[in-house]
Amino acid sequence: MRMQPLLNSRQMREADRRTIENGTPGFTLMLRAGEAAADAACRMLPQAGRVLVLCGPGNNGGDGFVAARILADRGHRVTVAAMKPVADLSGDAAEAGHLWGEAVCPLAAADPAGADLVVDALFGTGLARDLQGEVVEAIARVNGAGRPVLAIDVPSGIDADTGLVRGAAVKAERTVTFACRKPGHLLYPGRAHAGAVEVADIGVSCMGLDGPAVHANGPEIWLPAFPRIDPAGHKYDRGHALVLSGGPGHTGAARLAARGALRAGAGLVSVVTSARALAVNAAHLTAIMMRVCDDPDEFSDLLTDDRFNALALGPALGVGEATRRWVEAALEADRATVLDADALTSFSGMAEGFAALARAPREHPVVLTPHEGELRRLLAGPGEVSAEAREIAGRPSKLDRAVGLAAFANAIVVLKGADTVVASPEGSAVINENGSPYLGTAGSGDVLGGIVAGLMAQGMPGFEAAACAVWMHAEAGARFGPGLIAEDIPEGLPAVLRDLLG
Ligand SMILES: NC(=O)C1=CN([C@@H]2O[C@H](COP(=O)(O)OP(=O)(O)OC[C@H]3O[C@@H](n4cnc5c(N)ncnc54)[C@H](O)[C@@H]3O)[C@@H](O)[C@H]2O)[C@@H](O)CC1
Ligand SMILES: Nc1ncnc2c1ncn2[C@@H]1O[C@H](COP(=O)(O)OP(=O)(O)O)[C@@H](O)[C@H]1O
Ligand SMILES: [K+]
Repeated sequence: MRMQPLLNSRQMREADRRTIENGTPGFTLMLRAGEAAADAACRMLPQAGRVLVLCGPGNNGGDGFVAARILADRGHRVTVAAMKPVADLSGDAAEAGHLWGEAVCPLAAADPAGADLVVDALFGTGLARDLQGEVVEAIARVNGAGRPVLAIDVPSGIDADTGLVRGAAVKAERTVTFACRKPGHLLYPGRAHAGAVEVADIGVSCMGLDGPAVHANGPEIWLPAFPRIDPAGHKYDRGHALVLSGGPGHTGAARLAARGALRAGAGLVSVVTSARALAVNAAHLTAIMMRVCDDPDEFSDLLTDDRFNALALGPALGVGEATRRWVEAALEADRATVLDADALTSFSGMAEGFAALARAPREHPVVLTPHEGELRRLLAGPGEVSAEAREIAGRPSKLDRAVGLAAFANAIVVLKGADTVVASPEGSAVINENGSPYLGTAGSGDVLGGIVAGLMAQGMPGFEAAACAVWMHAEAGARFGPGLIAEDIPEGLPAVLRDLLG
């Protein structure tokens, strides 16, 4: 298993530049890229057919001209429509245009409906602003034609760094990209526009580049840090996680999280409940134990016992002053701590105060697991919030929001969704991709928080625990598929763990 770096467009340019400096001409790279694209096109269209290649004004267009030449040489009937005449191109793209050597029609004359395959080589990593005018119209015709589309490098109009649509974007069935994938292939809506993404090796290395370290989430990131079971060990070696329960009528979320923690391998898990909610919790718990705490002071007293080494709080706790006090007690106790849901929303409009609590010097990690709404409420109010917090909430890129909150609160952030981002305060991040929309079900996030706590209870470092929990949670959900409810996710973990641990 190899790490899968996701390079942004600046890093990709740097990688290209280094390769060229080391002696491989840019045009050679373009020939390899165009050939990889032609190979991918032939797999989509195994018989000779009508191919429309749309070429933009830069090197992405250059790749398109090369692919067009190879496809024509292999017997396809190729039409090239370009934004600029070949005479107006420069550099490697001009050379590629000359290599094509046949007629080029203006983009406005392109007829995607008459093609068996459309190859999209309008824009790649050089997209610098929103698309306008005739390109937008051409993209609308491509998307409306319903023909299979192969995108070269990035579906045109998708920002390779953010996955956002810049004005309009091609919807591709497949994308062939070079050297490694880009964040925009994994972040929505880019992921949906890219379709199946294949990576072609064109001799450019993705390693050793400056800037943010962003990877696709997978076992290679965190399996080496996964807690190994000691044959001579006992349950206390695997930690004791505490999950806070809401009051009577709001207890299910904590039990879901507790079950996640226990299935993730924590040696012991207890639900911390008020006396009033004890009976209902007791009626539903067996392997999971209970501790009664009626207020945050009692919780602080409980936490003088250092065997309780991981905490999860937030789901169904209620929004307001009382929950803020529980959070303060938890953070003061300096345990590996997961803050989710109401533990975050209770600080709505108090981002600075929250960050001050989380940033206080501590030994053990804090993991925040907001969805987008919780992040926005925490950082952008309602209420008085600093310009810094508001700026983070307003960042267009999900990756940048997650990294921003992580740095702001000095915490690990799991920004949930179909493209969950896990970010560290130091700026590294992973983007998850093995989930399923069936995971969007009541209580699913509660289970996730519990899994994170259960892994940290076993001593797994915060970032690895968060990334591992996100992946295992997604994997359990995706394997179950239709009909998934939150209760199924912890029960799916043993099979996932067996496959991971052998
Ligand atoms: N040597 C290299 O750098 C290699 C690059 N390759 C290809 O080159 C691509 C990157 O090439 P470029 O950096 O030339 O970038 P692109 O070809 O993605 O686009 C850049 C061109 O589009 C213009 N442009 C940007 N945004 C626009 C907008 N909204 N509306 C109209 N015009 C706009 C720019 O002014 C520039 O002329 C990659 O995606 C990849 O396909 C490959 O050939 C492999 C090697
Ligand atoms: N379309 C999707 N694809 C993959 N995972 C998803 C999707 N929608 C939601 N999820 C996952 O489901 C979980 C939902 O958590 P959350 O929003 O907190 O819901 P709840 O509060 O109901 O538990 C998160 O882990 C999220 O990443
Ligand atoms: K493209």
